[in-house]
Amino acid sequence: MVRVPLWLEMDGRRVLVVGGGGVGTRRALWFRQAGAVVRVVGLSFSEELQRRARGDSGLELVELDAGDAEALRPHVEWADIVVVATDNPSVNEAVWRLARSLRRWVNDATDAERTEIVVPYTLDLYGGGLRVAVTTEGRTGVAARHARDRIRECLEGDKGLGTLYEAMWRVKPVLKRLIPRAKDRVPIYYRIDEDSEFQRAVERGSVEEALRAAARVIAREARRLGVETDADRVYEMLRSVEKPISPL
Ligand SMILES: C[C@@]1(CC(=O)O)c2cc3[nH]c(cc4nc(cc5[nH]c(cc(n2)[C@H]1CCC(=O)O)[C@@](C)(CC(=O)O)[C@@H]5CCC(=O)O)C(CC(=O)O)=C4CCC(=O)O)c(CCC(=O)O)c3CC(=O)O
Ligand SMILES: NC(=O)C1=CN([C@@H]2O[C@H](COP(=O)(O)OP(=O)(O)OC[C@H]3O[C@@H](n4cnc5c(N)ncnc54)[C@H](O)[C@@H]3O)[C@@H](O)[C@H]2O)C=CC1
Repeated sequence: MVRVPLWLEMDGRRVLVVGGGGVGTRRALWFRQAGAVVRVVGLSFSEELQRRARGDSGLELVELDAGDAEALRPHVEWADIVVVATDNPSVNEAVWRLARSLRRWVNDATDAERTEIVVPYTLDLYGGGLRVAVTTEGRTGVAARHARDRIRECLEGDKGLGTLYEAMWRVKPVLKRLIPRAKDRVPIYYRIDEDSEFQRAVERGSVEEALRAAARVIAREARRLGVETDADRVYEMLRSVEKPISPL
């Protein structure tokens, strides 16, 4: 089996978490902080879940025996994603079967073989502007965690990458505004990336000079395509772009 890596927008989606212990709590909060509406069913709930649910209408706790398929069914039907996380293997298997039979996506935190959705080890750089996810798909989380930490050390010390990121997130909306056709636009990203003055500025860690160099390339390419502009104007456009994301 080969799983496809994806990033999902969870805003307004519904997640049912079956099991309110340590693992169920982690998953519930993970999906909730990404914007999903979360319902947890369990025989009991962690202190943390109870505390968080009190002040949050998007996090609901329902006391219920998940071994009772009839009682569980409407909750599974309500959900887009079902998380399996009780400490009872036969209940976990029954929930997995029910969710699959109703064609819900399943994140089975208790069985790496049968889970459809894998929750990876993650790290965020630049306030969440660049994100990394690492997984062994359950073969050994310990190695995945070490890999994540090594990647973090490597990327956090890379001043050039930070500069490249700072310059290039501004380039994209400006190019989209200036050059209407994607076919014309796309090669320009590579012209900038390959421009020797741009590269030198990135190596030096100077966002200012990287933007100046990018503006020169964009103005040249835009004029070639019949768009009237100059490097100073493009530079001002680059400077005035709003940050595209706010961190989770
Ligand atoms: C398939 C997957 C589930 C999925 O995708 O839903 C899965 C499966 C299983 N993990 C188990 C054990 C532990 N997992 C952790 C921790 C984390 N595990 C997470 C993800 C995943 N775990 C997915 C694959 C990830 C990958 O492989 O790359 C993280 C990232 C996210 C999260 O869980 O929130 C979180 C990191 C928190 C952080 O540090 O940031 C700890 C440590 C702890 O709890 O503190 C332990 C106990 C100690 C140990 O085993 O190391 C067992 C039982 C093993 C057994 O019975 O022996 C299974 C089931 C099985 O193996 O079948
Ligand atoms: N993916 C991961 O990262 C990890 C997965 N695990 C797996 O997750 C399982 C759960 O671990 P924890 O949360 O630490 O256990 P826990 O003991 O803290 O919580 C178990 C939860 O399941 C609920 N539950 C039990 N029987 C139920 C039933 N019939 N109906 C409804 N709810 C029921 C309990 O009420 C409790 O809320 C472990 O047994 C293990 O298989 C364990 C560690 C990490």
